[in-house]
Formats: sequence, structure tokens, C-alpha cells
Amino acid sequence: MDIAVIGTGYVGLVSGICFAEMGNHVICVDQDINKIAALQNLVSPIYEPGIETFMERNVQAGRLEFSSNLIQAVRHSELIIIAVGTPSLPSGEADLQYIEQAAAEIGRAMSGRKIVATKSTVPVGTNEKIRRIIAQHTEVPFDIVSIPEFLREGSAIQDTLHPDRIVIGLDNRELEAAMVELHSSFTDQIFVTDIRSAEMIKYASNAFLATKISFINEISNICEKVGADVTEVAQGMGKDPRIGPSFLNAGIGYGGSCFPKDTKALIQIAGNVNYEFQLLKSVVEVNKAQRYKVIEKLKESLGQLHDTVIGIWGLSFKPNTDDIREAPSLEIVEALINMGAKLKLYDPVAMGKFRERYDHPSIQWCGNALEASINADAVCLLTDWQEFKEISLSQLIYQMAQPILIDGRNVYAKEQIEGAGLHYYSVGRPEPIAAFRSQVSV
Ligand SMILES: NC(=O)C1=CN([C@@H]2O[C@H](COP(=O)(O)OP(=O)(O)OC[C@H]3O[C@@H](n4cnc5c(N)ncnc54)[C@H](O)[C@@H]3O)[C@@H](O)[C@H]2O)C=CC1
Ligand SMILES: O=C(O)[C@H]1O[C@H](OP(=O)(O)OP(=O)(O)OC[C@H]2O[C@@H](n3ccc(=O)[nH]c3=O)[C@H](O)[C@@H]2O)[C@H](O)[C@@H](O)[C@@H]1O
Repeated sequence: MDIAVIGTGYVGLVSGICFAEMGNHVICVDQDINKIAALQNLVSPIYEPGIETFMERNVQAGRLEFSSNLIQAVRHSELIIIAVGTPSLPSGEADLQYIEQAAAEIGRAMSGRKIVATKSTVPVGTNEKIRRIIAQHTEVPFDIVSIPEFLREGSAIQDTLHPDRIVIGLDNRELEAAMVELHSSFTDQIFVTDIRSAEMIKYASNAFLATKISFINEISNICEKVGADVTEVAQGMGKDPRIGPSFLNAGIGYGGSCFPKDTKALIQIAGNVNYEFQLLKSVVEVNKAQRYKVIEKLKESLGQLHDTVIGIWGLSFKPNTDDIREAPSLEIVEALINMGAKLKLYDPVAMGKFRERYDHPSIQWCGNALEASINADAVCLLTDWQEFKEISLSQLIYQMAQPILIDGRNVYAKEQIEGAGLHYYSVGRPEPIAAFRSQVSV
């Protein structure tokens, strides 16, 4: 099938590459000419493991191209995928300006029957709005389908090539066979439903995952007070298939471009129909507070933070991505700077994007994790990158001013910590302080 994808962010770019990988001809379109120029030179604007190999293979096979000419791309395609951003407005509602603009441009470009599929995460009823906007700009017949995206950053290609399920929302059942056929090369787990339900499935799924995270984080806060170990609790809970083991990792909470925006958007969607989504409001509040646990633990171990030197390991909102959108590190770094701390920052790939967003004379940008720990009074791990798990704790202690490690993602097992001589704080686990106090004076 000839496909045009509008928007080359994570969703548009990865979806486009994967549809090409499955033998379709794809034109990925973006209004950001710098992104298109980079892509035409086979340089990915996003860090995603393996993306450039897939991109190069499909460009060279003539199945994938990049363009800023939306009109031409639409005219050469049967399926038009909308994958533009839907960021948060100050109210928390989804900002649909990019959706509306893309719909109008697609309408103006229509030439012959098309199927328009929305992959962007949009409030319930938005696909009807897209239909109205396109119809204002063309007499040509077309169909609308909702195909929400469930990929995760850092595993986007894997998630797209091997999805748990694909949801297809359509109102014209005559489209079902073609849409199922197009997606059957990815999985046989294809759930066909109506458009509004498909739109809600996406928000409800993200909101539920965020709820699991805030739930285990509140459990971790109680574990600290009752002397239980939240990692053990999560394992025991997860053995129940009704609960499942995933998304029960306690830490400093969720960030990223979607959980924060989609939870707020769903609260607004409910509010717009006079329903107060109390549970989800609590999920958001719990998450907002959780990231400050790191600062509480720093104060607990160091007292006042003015003029202390603190190493920060990890800036991206999760490992294997350079995305810092709504990352806990943004608020934690700014709060520590405002308290007068001197910071040594390191992240394997996200430092460039972070520095564009936030820099300060009190920040030293470091080339590796150990450099960020030299003469540090404490190190705070904010992102669970694999490389942090492999660091020699004895070497770490040797070069720190004080052997204090705040592990915001419970990266280290008890066995690694016991006897290591670190003054170790984590989330929801009893700190064996006594086991270390005899070895270190803090
Ligand atoms: N990032 C993720 O992991 C996931 C995102 N989503 C959803 O997918 C949508 C896109 O997300 P991202 O890829 O992160 O967005 P993004 O914001 O990274 O990229 C969107 C791209 O669309 C382009 N664009 C906007 N209007 C355009 C127009 N009229 N013509 C051509 N290009 C245009 C922008 O220049 C930008 O490059 C959002 O609704 C998001 O909630 C869904 C699942 C996963
Ligand atoms: O709509 C989206 O954009 C996507 O949002 C999430 O994917 P993503 O945000 O890329 O990454 P996740 O792996 O879900 O992690 C999100 C945040 O939750 C945190 N998290 C995750 C899992 C956990 O157990 N605990 C926890 O704190 C991570 O550190 C990260 O900050 C969903 O998992 C995807 O299914 C969805 O498509």
C-alpha cells in the first residue's frame, strides 16, 4: 500500500519505517525542514536503538522517503496517517492545533478516495472533528479510522514490529478487511472497534499504566515506614496474573511526553462531560510529589545542601532515549540549583537536549558517570540506564568526598550494596543504615 505519514516524531518516523519494512511504500512528511533534511541524510532526529539501520535499509530499497511536501505525499498515497503532536494546553487539555492544521492541509491535498488514519493520541470525538475539517476542504470521498499507537520510547521499533495488540477504530465496516490485512503482518492480535472506543482505549491504557506506577510509589512510601521492601512486595504482587509484574517498579515517578499529558487530558475529557476523575487526579498528584523524594533523602543524609557537590546520573525520562520531556530530572536539577548545590550532570545520550532546555553556571557537564562522582558529597541516580548498574561501587566510593548514593530507581540489589561501604538510600526499601554507619562517618 502507498502510505503518507504526517509528522516524523517518534510515532510518525517509527511507524513509517515499520510499514516500509513490511513492504509498503511510505513517504514520511514533516513541516520541520531541518528534520526532513536530517532524515534525507539518514540521520535520525531521535535517539532510538536500531532506528538508523532500519531507516537506511528501507530508503535504499526505495520503500521509504522523506519530504516536506505534504500535498504531493497525500496525492501519491491511499492511506494518510496523522502522527502530529498533541501537547498539553495550560489547562491540561490536549492542544489540537497541529491536528486541525494537518487535517486542513490533507483536505486541500485530497485527489481521489483516501483513508485517513489518526495515530496521534486525541480526545474522544476528535476523529469526527478531523472528518469535518477535511470535508470543508474537499468534495472527494474519504474515510476516517482511529489507529492509536502504543509504542514505548527506547523500544519503539520492537514494540511496533511485535505489538501486543493493534486497535483499529472504524465506523465504516467495509474498511475492516483492508485495515486488518495491512496490519496482519505485524500481529494477529487486531482488535476492531468503533472510533470513539478506540480513542478512549488509548487514554484509558496510559492512565491505567500511570495509575499502577503511582500506586506502587505510594506503597513504597508506606514500605519505608513499616520496614518492608517494595521490590519484594512488587514481586509478590506480580505473581498474581490479575495484577501482573510490569509497571510495579517504584522510583521517582513517571515522566515522558505522554503519561503526564495524557493523564491531564483524560481528567479534562471527563471534566468536559461533568465527571470528576478523582482517582486520576490523585495519580497525578502522587507522581508530582514522588520526584522530590530524592531531595528529601539528600537533606536527610547531608543536612543543608548549599555549596554541596552532587553528582546526577541520568537526565532522560527513561533509559534508551534522549527524550527529556517532563523528565523528573528537570525539576530535581532546578530545585537543587535553587538550594545552592553545585551539580555534576551525566547522561549517556540526553545531555545535549537537557542543556538546550536548562543550563546554569553551577552545572558541570561530565563525560561519564564516574567523572560526575569525583569529589561529590552525594550521587543521585535518576534514570535506570544499564551502564549505571555495572559501575564498580568500590571505585565510586574511592573518589567521592562522601560515600552517599541516592538510588531513585532502585537499580542496585541488596547483595550489591551490603558491605559496599556506601551510605545508600533507595525508594521503598529499608535503608540498612546501621550496616553502614559503623563503616562510614557521614
Ligand atoms: N512519543 C511516543 O512515545 C508516543 C506518542 N504518541 C502520540 O503520538 C503523537 C505524536 O507523538 P510524537 O511522535 O512524540 O510527537 P512529536 O511532537 O515528537 O512529533 C510530531 C511531529 O509532527 C510534526 N508536525 C506537526 N504538524 C505538522 C503538519 N501540519 N505537517 C507536517 N508535520 C507536522 C512536527 O514538526 C513534529 O516533528 C502524539 O499525539 C502522542 O501523544 C503515542 C504513542 C507513543
Ligand atoms: O503514549 C505514549 O507515549 C506511550 O507512553 C508510554 O511509553 P513511554 O512513556 O515511552 O515509556 P514507559 O516505559 O511507559 O515509561 C514511562 C515512565 O514511567 C516510568 N516508569 C515505568 C514503569 C514503572 O514500573 N515505573 C516507572 O516509574 C518510566 O521511568 C518513565 O518515566 C506507554 O508505556 C506506551 O504504551 C505509550 O504508547
